[in-house]
Amino acid sequence: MSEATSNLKLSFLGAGSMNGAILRGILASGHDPKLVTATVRSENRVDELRELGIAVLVNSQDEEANRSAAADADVVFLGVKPVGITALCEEIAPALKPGTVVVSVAAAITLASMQDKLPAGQPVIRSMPNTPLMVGAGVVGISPASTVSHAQVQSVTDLLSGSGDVHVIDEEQQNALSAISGSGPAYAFYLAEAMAKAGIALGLDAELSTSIARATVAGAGKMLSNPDADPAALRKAVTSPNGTTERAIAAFDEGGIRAVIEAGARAASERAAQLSRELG
Ligand SMILES: NC(=O)C1=CN([C@@H]2O[C@H](COP(=O)(O)OP(=O)(O)OC[C@H]3O[C@@H](n4cnc5c(N)ncnc54)[C@H](O)[C@@H]3O)[C@@H](O)[C@H]2O)C=CC1
Ligand SMILES: O=C(O)[C@@H]1CCC=N1
Repeated sequence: MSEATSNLKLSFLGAGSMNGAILRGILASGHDPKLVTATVRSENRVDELRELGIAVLVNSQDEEANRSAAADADVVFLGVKPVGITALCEEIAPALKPGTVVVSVAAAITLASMQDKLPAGQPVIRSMPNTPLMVGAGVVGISPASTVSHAQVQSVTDLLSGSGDVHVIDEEQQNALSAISGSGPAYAFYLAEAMAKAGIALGLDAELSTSIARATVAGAGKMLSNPDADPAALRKAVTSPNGTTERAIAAFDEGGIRAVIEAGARAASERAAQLSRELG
C-alpha cells in the first residue's frame, strides 16, 4: 500500500458480511484502524467491530451516524442490501466532501441510479467484491464512473489489492463477474457441503466426513491460488487413467454438472439484471 493510500480515512456504512470482510481485509493488510469508521444499524455487532480498534457509530442511537461517517471520509463503502443503496446515497449526499469517493459493493445497483441521488460530479464506483477478501484471497471488480479520476481509481485499487485481485471492468460486465466471483465462494462451500454428505452416505462418520471435505476443498483452493495454476491440469494430475477419480468425473459428466454450473451462473447474472430493472 502506498503512503498516500495508507493515510486515507475510510468509512463503511453498514458493516455486515461483505463490508465487514472488506474492512477486515484492509486492516489485515496494514491500514491504521484509527482511520476507519463503521456504521451499524443496531448494537448487535458493535463489540466485535470495536475490538478491531475502529470507530463504530450506531444508527439506532444516532440518526446522523451515516452522515457523520461519510463527512469525515476520503473513501466511503456502501455495504447495505441493494434495496437500501439509493436511499443511503440520498441520506449522505448533503454531508459528502466533493472529493470523497463513494464505493458501492451492492449487486445490481447501477452507477446512474447512485449518481441520480449524489451531488453532481461526486466520484462513484460500482464494485463487486467477495468475502474471501477477509483472508487476503478475494476478488473485486470495480467500475468507476467518469467522475472518478485516474488517481482515485489507483487509490481504491491500491487499498483493495492488499486483500485480493482487483479488476477494473466495464459496468456492463458487473453482473457476469458477480455470477462467478461475487457468488462463487458460495459455490465452493456448496461443493464442500455436498462432498461431506457424500462421505456420510459412504459410511464415514459426520465429523470425519465434514473435516476431510473442508480440508480438501481448502487445500485445492490453496493450490489454485498460484496465478499460473491451470484448473484442468491440476484436475488431470489427480485423475489416474482407468483409476478411481476417472470414474467420479465420468459420473459428473454424465450428470451434466458443467451445464448445471453454467445454468446456475446464468441464473445469478439474470437475477442481477432483474434487480437492476427493479431497483437500479
Ligand atoms: N455477502 C456477500 O458475499 C456479498 C454481498 N455483496 C453485497 O453486499 C451488500 C450487503 O450484503 P451482506 O453484507 O451480505 O448483507 P448483511 O445483511 O450481512 O449486511 C448489511 C448490513 O447493513 C446494515 N444496515 C442496513 N441498513 C443500514 C443503514 N441504513 N445504515 C447502516 N447500516 C445499515 C445491516 O444491519 C447489516 O448489518 C449487498 O448489497 C450485496 O449485494 C456483494 C458481494 C458479495
Ligand atoms: O447473493 C447476493 O445477492 C450477493 C451478491 C453476490 C454475492 N452475494
